[in-house]
Amino acid sequence: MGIASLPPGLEGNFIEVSSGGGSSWLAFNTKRLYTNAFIIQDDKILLGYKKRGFGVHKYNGFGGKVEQGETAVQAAARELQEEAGITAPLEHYGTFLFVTEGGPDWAFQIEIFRAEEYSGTLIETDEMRFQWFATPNVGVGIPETTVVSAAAQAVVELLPIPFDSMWESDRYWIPLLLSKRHFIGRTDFKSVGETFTLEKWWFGEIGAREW
Ligand SMILES: CNc1ncnc2c1ncn2[C@@H]1O[C@H](COP(=O)(O)OP(=O)(O)OP(=O)(O)O)[C@@H](O)[C@H]1O
Repeated sequence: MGIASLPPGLEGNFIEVSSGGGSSWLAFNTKRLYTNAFIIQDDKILLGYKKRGFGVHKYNGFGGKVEQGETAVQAAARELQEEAGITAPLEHYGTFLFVTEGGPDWAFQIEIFRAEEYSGTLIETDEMRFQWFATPNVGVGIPETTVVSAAAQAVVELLPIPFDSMWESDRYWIPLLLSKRHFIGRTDFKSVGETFTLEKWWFGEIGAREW
């Protein structure tokens, strides 16, 4: 797989990680910028359950539209503060395009950020209810009889990332984000009413030469 296989709208030198679905990509006119931010610590990831608006009832990172005069990282920081009450040293890890058949004629361009630390106290907001989930390596090799600290015990009891209650394409790029691999991608959905179904996707990571 080379550069020639990149979906329309993506540019650069990337190595394919995952792809699938139908044979043709949807057309779109323009792109609108959105952000999505995750706090990822040793063995856990912070998600929010969306209580209203676009993506309602799904778990996701914290984010929203990039407003006029804002950079993506500024918007990501503002949305994290508005939706979860915290600040964090966000680092950019990925970008993907999201196009919907039966939806808008523009593509969402979603800029993905992560941080390991945060400041402030997490709050539930009108838009998001925060919840920590265990990243896949958590709990492995801890026998039931082992005595662990209260903090470690709390981690062991976290639920795994709820991919079945997230955007269907999250399962292809969240692992890249967890392992700190810089990525791009594209994900085309079909929407019927409120229901979105994944039709075609492509995700790739930045080759070692570009680091
Ligand atoms: C496959 N598709 C997708 N996969 C993963 N995440 C997706 C997504 N499509 C949208 N998202 C995120 O969903 C939020 C919507 O934001 P949204 O609430 O509409 O924005 P914002 O808070 O500015 O709006 P309002 O002020 O409420 O109008 C925002 O984080 C955006 O990145």
